[in-house]
Parts: sequence; C-alpha cells; structure tokens
Amino acid sequence: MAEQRSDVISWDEFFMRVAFAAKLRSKDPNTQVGACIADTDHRILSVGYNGTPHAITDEAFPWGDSDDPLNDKHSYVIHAEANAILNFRGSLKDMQGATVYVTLFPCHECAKLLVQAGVGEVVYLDDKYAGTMDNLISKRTLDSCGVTYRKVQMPHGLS
Ligand SMILES: Nc1nc(=O)n([C@H]2C[C@H](O)[C@@H](COP(=O)(O)O)O2)cc1CO
Ligand SMILES: [Zn+2]
Repeated sequence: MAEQRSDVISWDEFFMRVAFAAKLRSKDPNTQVGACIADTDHRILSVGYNGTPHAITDEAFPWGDSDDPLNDKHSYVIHAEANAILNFRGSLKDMQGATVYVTLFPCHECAKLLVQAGVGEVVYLDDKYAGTMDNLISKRTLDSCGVTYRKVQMPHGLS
C-alpha cells in the first residue's frame, strides 16, 4: 500500500495561492492585488482582484497616477477586497468569522468593509504600505473591531 503524501500545502498556503492567482488578472500596471475569502470550514466563499467598474470600453478609465483626480486610477479602481465581498453570492451570515487572504494588507476603506461584512481575520502576504497613515488607520480599525491579522507563511513558495 502506498503511503499518503504528507508534505501537502497548508490551508493558508492554498488560499493565498488562490488570492495570488486572482491578482494575475489585475490590469493595474503598478500594484496587482488578489483576495480570497474562506469560511471557518475551509470553503472558498469568494475571490476578487483590483479592477475598474464594468465599462463599455477598455479605455473608459485611466490606469495611471495623476495629480488630477479625474485622471487618476485611484478615483476609479475597486479594491480586491471590495470586489471579493461584492462577488460573494451567498448570505452574509455565512461570512461571519471568515478569513480574508490578501496579497497586500487592506487599506482603511476595505478594512471597514471587511469588518462590516463579518470577516474575523486578515491573512496577508505583503504589507508594502506599512507605516503610512492609511495603513495605520486600517490597523486601528481592525484592532478596534477585534479583527486579527497575521502575515502568511509560505514554506512551499508560490510557484
Ligand atoms: N489592499 C489593497 N487592495 C487593492 O486592491 N489596492 C489596489 C488599488 C490600486 O489599484 C492599487 C494600488 O496602486 P498604487 O497606489 O500602489 O499604484 O492596488 C490597494 C491596496 C493597498 O492597501
Ligand atoms: Zn482597499
């Protein structure tokens, strides 16, 4: 009888790989972000990545940075975490206590949305904006609302 494989990837690694795959769909030339929400029974509830609202043409929105808010991508893009919440087709009751796996630490706007959607834990891959005011507000929001966060361990890498 063959032995079963023991060196399998963990649930954390699995869901982070799903989030990582999602970010590969992002058209943002500078920062691509993926999010995967999994419930307490290790079922995937939803996936999202950062992108603009559905538009009639690909050129409807800018993808560059600009001092002019009308021409700045940040005015239009929907963040990965927000898209993951919006893509969910079930009842928000099923999201209570869920874990969101994100390739980049949530911004303060998404932190508020995740809290109100019932997410109980944030697991992140990168925190490249750590220490910025937005990031500090995000962490204060999560701390104040009892949402824990931790950096994922990826012993098998991402390839
Ligand atoms: N957690 C996040 N989820 C996201 O989906 N984003 C998106 C918004 C933009 O499309 C991009 C950030 O662009 P930049 O400012 O690094 O050029 O990533 C950003 C963050 C950062 O907090
Ligand atoms: Zn955000």
